Amino acid sequence: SSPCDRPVPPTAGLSHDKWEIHPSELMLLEELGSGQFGVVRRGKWRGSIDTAVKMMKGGTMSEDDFIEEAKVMTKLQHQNLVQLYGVCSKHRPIYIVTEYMKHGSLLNYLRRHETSLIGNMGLLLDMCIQVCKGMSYLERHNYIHRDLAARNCLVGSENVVKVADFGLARYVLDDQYTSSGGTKFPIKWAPPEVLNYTRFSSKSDVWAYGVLMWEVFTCGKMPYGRLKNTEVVERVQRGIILERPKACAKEIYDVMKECWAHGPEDRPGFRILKDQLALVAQGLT
Ligand SMILES: CN1CCN(C(=O)c2ccc(Nc3nc(-c4cccc(NC(=O)c5ccc(C(C)(C)C)cc5)c4)cn4ccnc34)cc2)CC1
Repeated sequence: SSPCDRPVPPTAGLSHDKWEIHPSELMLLEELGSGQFGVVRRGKWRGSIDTAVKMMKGGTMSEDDFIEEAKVMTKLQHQNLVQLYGVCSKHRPIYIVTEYMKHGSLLNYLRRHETSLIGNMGLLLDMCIQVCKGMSYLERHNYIHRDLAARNCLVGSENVVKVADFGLARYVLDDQYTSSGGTKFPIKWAPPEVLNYTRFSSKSDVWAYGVLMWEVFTCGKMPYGRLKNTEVVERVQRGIILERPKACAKEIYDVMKECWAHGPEDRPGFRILKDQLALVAQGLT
């Protein structure tokens, strides 16, 4: 029978997966970086949209689970979250396509601009507040990051800072990265309940956020210096916390210390943190 006399199914047109990006719509440009997970390149989507394209090396992630989750992630939209545009999942390696952030990771940005940043407490605090806003949005949507750190935030034009790779840690297959005993586990950003029971929550993200604030106010120093992971675990479990950075006012350090309360229930949520930091920022002007 000719198509015109076949009834049109009500789902016609809805079946195309809008989170699926066709590779023909992508023009791959220079490499931005690489790691054991694969390569990241800048790209142009539909001719004009600047993107970052993660080409995930096989065996890095549980891809089918991630592709399922991508449908949820594309719905998370906030000016301080790196927007997931979609995935190319019909070929291998899969591509993860996000908005492009032209100044790269916050960690490298802090290290590269230390001299101009170190005296500018207002700008450093503003960077922390932007990350807090992105995290407050995730908290409101009951979305846990699991690997919040300055290396996983990105800087765009006009000192915009956005949180990236939220939730991605759940799909990494390398158990050196996923288990708290592994060599690649982010021990220095983990609270006691994660070190002891891998109990992740928005309150474990708050602990990591306190460490990210410390990274910002030290312009990208490594937390706990050259201490081995085992020594950091021992200190954190005994309640020893990071010292106040020289460039950090006491009232800002007071907020960091709240993020490092031993019990997750004693830590403030990101909504509270946002209000507290806004008050501190007012006090600075
Ligand atoms: C003047 N400077 C010159 C040098 N410079 C750059 O080269 C530069 C410029 C822009 C960059 N932007 C981005 N860079 C990246 C990027 C670059 C290198 C590596 C990565 N790494 C990843 O995405 C990544 C890392 C780990 C993982 C696991 C699986 C372990 C959880 C997953 C993914 C991301 C992602 N982006 C997403 C949006 N924008 C960017 C990155 C670098 C910065 C500006």
